[in-house]
Amino acid sequence: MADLASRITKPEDAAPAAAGDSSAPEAQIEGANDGGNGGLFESAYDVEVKLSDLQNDTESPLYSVSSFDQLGLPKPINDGLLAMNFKKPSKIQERALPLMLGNPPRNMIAQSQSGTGKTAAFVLTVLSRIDLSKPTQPQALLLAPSRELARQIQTVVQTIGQFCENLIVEAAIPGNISRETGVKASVVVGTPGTVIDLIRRRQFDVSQLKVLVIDEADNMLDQQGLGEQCVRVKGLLPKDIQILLFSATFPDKVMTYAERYAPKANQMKLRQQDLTVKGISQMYMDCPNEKAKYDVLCKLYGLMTIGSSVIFVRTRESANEIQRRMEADGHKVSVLHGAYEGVNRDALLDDFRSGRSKVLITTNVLARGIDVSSVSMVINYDIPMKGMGDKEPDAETYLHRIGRTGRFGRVGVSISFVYDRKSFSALSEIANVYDIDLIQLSPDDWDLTEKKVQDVIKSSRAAPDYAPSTATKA
Ligand SMILES: Nc1ncnc2c1ncn2[C@@H]1O[C@H](COP(=O)(O)OP(=O)(O)OP(=O)(O)O)[C@@H](O)[C@H]1O
Repeated sequence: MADLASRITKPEDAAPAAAGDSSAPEAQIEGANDGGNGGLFESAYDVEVKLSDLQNDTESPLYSVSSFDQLGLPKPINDGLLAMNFKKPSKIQERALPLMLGNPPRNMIAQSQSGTGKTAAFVLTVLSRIDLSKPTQPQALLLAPSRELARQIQTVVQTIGQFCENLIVEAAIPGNISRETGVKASVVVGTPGTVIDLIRRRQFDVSQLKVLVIDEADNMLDQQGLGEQCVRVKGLLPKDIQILLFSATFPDKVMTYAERYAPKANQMKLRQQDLTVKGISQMYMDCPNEKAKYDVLCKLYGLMTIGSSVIFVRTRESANEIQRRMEADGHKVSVLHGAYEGVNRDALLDDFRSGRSKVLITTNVLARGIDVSSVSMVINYDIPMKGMGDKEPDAETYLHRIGRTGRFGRVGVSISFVYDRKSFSALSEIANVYDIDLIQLSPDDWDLTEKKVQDVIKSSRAAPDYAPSTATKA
């Protein structure tokens, strides 16, 4: 393992850690303030990728030996995959599906890198297990940590299931299920708080549920966060339900808990050094001080032609502030965080997916799961830290944040801003966790910085031989 100090250069003379922003860091999980459920739109200007090479490379997480036909899925489901232009399964799809589809059903704990098709893996299982002759009887429940991710998963179920006659998929997110009718769908995708409310109010009949999927399971089961709600949900469901837990990260302490939540589960786990996605070039920007971070950000956007990008910050206040300043400087940007009402959040994300807005400033609320294939750059304006005290670097959130680019074989860049000892050592620790070398960028040499970043971004559009088509309208 390489020495940490050799991975990133220490800014010896940097000022000590600035007195932290008085405002609280934005929580990873957001379910409140929501309402409405507009349609999702996938970007019209997808970047392209040489996928066939990756799917033949035994080292790639996209590698597989079989085709979807060989997995024995029902015809309407296979037709849905064809319509989405999914030619071959990825590793997680190929290996996890036979285990999840077996009878009697067995629980599953499955880990695979960001952007490798975990959603389709569990969606295919759900679609294979439901009885379409009972279209309004809930049979599968899928839980996600944010309304955005729940809506996205809903779209994937609808898109893969577009030839499954009578398929009804509803989103159990705040404001979406009518009090009069309650849940009237065979597949329900929701956030845990809303799901509990619906069950308690007897608006959601869970008696016939066969499958429970928990996406981003390490985050969802973490006792500091949504863990308690997920335990409550499970307590209300049939005892013999098949439980499928998915994530790109499963820290040891959550793993023990996950094994209790999904007893006797088949498991697919990754080694720590295999967690990072090779297509993402991980860089860091050595800023002279905290104030300079903003100028560096503007310079980056002024200099480079970047497709879509996401800027992650620690608090809602700093997201608003950066938006205000960037707009005053003539950049067109959007901001999305938990203070926005649900319907506004939906519209903001739809704008970003469609490419109407190309820069998204957000907090950890969108760190996980969100799939917008045109994102070619992720900026960690603030290094992710754990908990309120900001004492420990949050290596899992780092991995999920940078995973918003480099989706399914695409390439992308992540740039993490450091400016003092604290941010530097936090990033060093993260680099050590994943055994990665980060590429240094300097605000003193913009020609070189531009070249390093643009080389990656340009190659994301080079020599395509295959462009996966993704979900269109829900
Ligand atoms: N077999 C396939 N062939 C082509 N494209 C695929 C295939 N499976 C999934 N994809 C596409 O890959 C992208 C990433 O998939 P998905 O969002 O499921 O990743 P994930 O593993 O859940 O990532 P994360 O950990 O970030 O949640 C999506 O746009 C999806 O449509």
